[in-house]
Amino acid sequence: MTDHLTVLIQSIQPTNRAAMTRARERQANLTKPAGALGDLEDLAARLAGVFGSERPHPCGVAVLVAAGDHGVASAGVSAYPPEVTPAMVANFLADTPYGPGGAAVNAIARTVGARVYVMDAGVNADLPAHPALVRAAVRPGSRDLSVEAAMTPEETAALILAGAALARQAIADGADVLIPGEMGIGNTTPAATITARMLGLDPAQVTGRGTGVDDARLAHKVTVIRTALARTPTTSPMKVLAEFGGYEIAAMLGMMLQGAALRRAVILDGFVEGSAALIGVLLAPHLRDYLFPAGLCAEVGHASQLNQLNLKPMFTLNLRLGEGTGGVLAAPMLLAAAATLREMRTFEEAGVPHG
Ligand SMILES: Cc1cc2ncn([C@H]3O[C@H](COP(=O)(O)O)[C@@H](O)[C@H]3O)c2cc1C
Ligand SMILES: O=C(O)c1cccnc1
Repeated sequence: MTDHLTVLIQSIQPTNRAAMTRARERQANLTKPAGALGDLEDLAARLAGVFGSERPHPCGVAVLVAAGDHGVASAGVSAYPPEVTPAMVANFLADTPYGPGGAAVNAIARTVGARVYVMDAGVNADLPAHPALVRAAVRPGSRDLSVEAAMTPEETAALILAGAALARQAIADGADVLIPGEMGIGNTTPAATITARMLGLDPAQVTGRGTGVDDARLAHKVTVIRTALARTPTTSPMKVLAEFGGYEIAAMLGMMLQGAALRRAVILDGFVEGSAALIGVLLAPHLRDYLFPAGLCAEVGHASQLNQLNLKPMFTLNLRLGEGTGGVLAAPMLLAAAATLREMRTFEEAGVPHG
């Protein structure tokens, strides 16, 4: 591992337990029946720990979409062709009558005032110059993970650090809530491969339909993943990421690590983000306490990831898109959880009688 990466990992501190305890005490005195805000109360207490205050005030929301291509996409594991990846990057950046970007993540981000950052983490195309495109590619797409390691250790570290750098940029621009997002045709295959290896599960248990592959393609996808896993028995998190991952997955890991290191909340979108998080918590166990899963997504295997992370999703909308879309939808819920803890009056302040 590079020195920079080691320093980043080591800089992730536990969340503030004393602030969480104060948050719980405060919650008990707020003008509502005990526990009536349900899961929002747990979210609020966790945010108190992240931001080190029983009245947390997270403000800016940023979604950081990393795009990368995958050698394995040519093995027929997706319902869509790899050319979609660069075309979608152009879509994320396009001028539209509503503002920048014509993808789902752009439309949803506009409704919640989230800023969208777009990174070329390794797309197989000459992307046209655009002032809002962050260029971090070291190779135009990963190698086919069923044949050889998807990335070299050096490439993996470079992309983790590039993701970390973009997270620092977003935080410098005012973001307190970071949402790693991804675009990369074929990337539910590396995500399922990582998940199978990290959880010790059979690929059939964690391999979903991604963009919507049919039964025959799903069976083929599982076979491709089995072939990949049979190449090496490694369970070392950095090796698993390099062998079976992809450039945008490494970049999202870097965003998560940097967000946690700078004590920001990180919303976990879907299955591909979940695979990066599984690697992350092994590198830095405290990372887990900075992660907030959005919805339980439709991709089979997502529930197993969240189980392993011991984290509860905020909703179930059966999303199976990626791009950070579910994460952006979850952001107002997280901000609302913090607002209740911060802005509600106590029974005493409000003069409301309580039992
Ligand atoms: C038009 C389009 C937009 C997308 N936005 C996200 N994805 C999602 O689908 C891909 C993963 O599924 P698979 O592993 O089956 O290829 C990723 O690009 C993911 O971000 C998209 C896919 C398509 C086709
Ligand atoms: O959950 C995800 O991240 C996901 C699911 C399907 C397609 N792309 C991404």
